[in-house]
Amino acid sequence: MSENTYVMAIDQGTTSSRAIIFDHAGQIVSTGQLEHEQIFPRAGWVEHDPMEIWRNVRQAVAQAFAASTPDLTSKDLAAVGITNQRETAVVWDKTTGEPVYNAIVWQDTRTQAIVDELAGDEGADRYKDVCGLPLATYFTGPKVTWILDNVEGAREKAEKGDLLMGTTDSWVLWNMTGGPDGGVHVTDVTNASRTMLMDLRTLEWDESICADMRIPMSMLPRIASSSEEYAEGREQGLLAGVPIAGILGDQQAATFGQACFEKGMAKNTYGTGCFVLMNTGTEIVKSENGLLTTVCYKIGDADTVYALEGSIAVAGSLVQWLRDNLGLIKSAEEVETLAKGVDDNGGTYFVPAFSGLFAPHWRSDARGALVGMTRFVNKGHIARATIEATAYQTREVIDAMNADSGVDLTELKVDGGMTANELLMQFQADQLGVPVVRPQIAETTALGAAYAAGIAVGVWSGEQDVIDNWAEGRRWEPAEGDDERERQYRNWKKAVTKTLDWVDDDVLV
Ligand SMILES: Nc1ncnc2c1ncn2[C@@H]1O[C@H](COP(=O)(O)OP(=O)(O)O)[C@@H](O)[C@H]1O
Ligand SMILES: O=P(O)(O)OC[C@H](O)CO
Repeated sequence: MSENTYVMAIDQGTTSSRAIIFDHAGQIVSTGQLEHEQIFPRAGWVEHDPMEIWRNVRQAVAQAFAASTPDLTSKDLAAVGITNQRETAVVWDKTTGEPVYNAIVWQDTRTQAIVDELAGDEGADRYKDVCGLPLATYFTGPKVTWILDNVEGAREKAEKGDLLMGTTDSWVLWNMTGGPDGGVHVTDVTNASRTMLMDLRTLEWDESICADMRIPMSMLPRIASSSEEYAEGREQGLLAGVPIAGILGDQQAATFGQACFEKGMAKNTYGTGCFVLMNTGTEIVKSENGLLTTVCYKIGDADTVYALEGSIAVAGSLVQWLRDNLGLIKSAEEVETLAKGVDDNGGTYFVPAFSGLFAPHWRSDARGALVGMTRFVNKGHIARATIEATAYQTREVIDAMNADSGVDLTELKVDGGMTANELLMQFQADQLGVPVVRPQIAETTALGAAYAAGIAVGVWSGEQDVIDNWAEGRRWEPAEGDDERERQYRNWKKAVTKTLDWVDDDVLV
């Protein structure tokens, strides 16, 4: 057991990288944060520069130490945990430490042709029994195939054993532990479960899927649990000698930080997208309703806990779109003020299928639609339809979860930037017919990773400490009558049907 009780979490997210130091009570001591560039080389392509990410992580760690009171250094940390945007693929040369291409981000749709070819006559669910996921552009494996097929010389180097691949947890860990100079190449079970390459039962890479995707096994990291000492920070770094002892994909980390430890407990994180995860215990529940089966967490040698997941690609990013592309609002918060200027949605429904629809539809041929328009409709109604879209999409995946698990949700724990929107939170409770509950510490993603690391080194004794530290901040009770919410939801479902089948040979993107 470490004498220190401070734990740092590094949260390598889609828009920024952060470092947060937590104390023993799970309270934030200090934070460092840097955004990185979103690179859009073509319609549908989204990339990040892995070197920028690594620079930003180091800078964020320095900022967190500099901002801490008392003045903390690596000597005061018991452990570091890593949490990360999931699925995003990095391929790098282990001899030089240089990425061979930019990171291909989870939202990127360039692998559609690879995915279609893999699906062939067997269909998109070809690997679902093994890895829990349908073939879709969202996941890591085909992104690596694309890099090996399209970057000159990459396949030869990979076959020679010079290239490594990983999600951003592995990229950050490898660099934190020395890079070309002895870097440790590891990922955890939750991140591995998003690649399409891992067998959910054995928690090992599946050789035949790797062969189908033409990914040499020598590129893959070792799969470890979510909470154990993987390595120590490299000698010359700011975290020299500190045990790196927790890794969880960001949505799983939020589930852990929200103390969803019992079967049937669920959380929804409202950020760029929305991700609902329901703990299904040690059972692997196969979805019949368009959800993903994924690893929720594995603490050391304890049994693996699984989850059902409903991934929604566009939520807060629709608010950003109103701000940046339409100029309807100046800040994300303004969407609420605008929406509160009208009584209801005026009959409009906005289905933000900007990159197709993720769960529970998995329709890459869908595109966005704003339906029900009349001359009565004004900006307020569009703002309202924007906010409501997130609540309806969440209801769709929660309905699917109830059907798959047989568990009726009794409340939904929430976190993420969009939970600042009171109108959305109230409307969500109304639509679900159950209370929506936000914790006092909204940084549940980073907190979950800190807990995983701290548990491995004995700062916290286990799940009970996480439960004890969790405190309710705000609760929204469902108010609306059943008839109204059902009528709205029926209209939403009708609106969804209008977006399907849009992309065909005539409409290319
Ligand atoms: N008051 C608000 N109302 C609606 N959306 C909001 C509000 N505040 C932030 N957002 C949205 O939340 C997202 C940011 O949340 P965050 O949890 O930081 O996301 P991520 O971790 O995905 O980067 C942005 O897409 C933003 O548009
Ligand atoms: O980095 P975030 O918070 O946008 O989360 C991204 C998810 O992990 C994608 O699956």
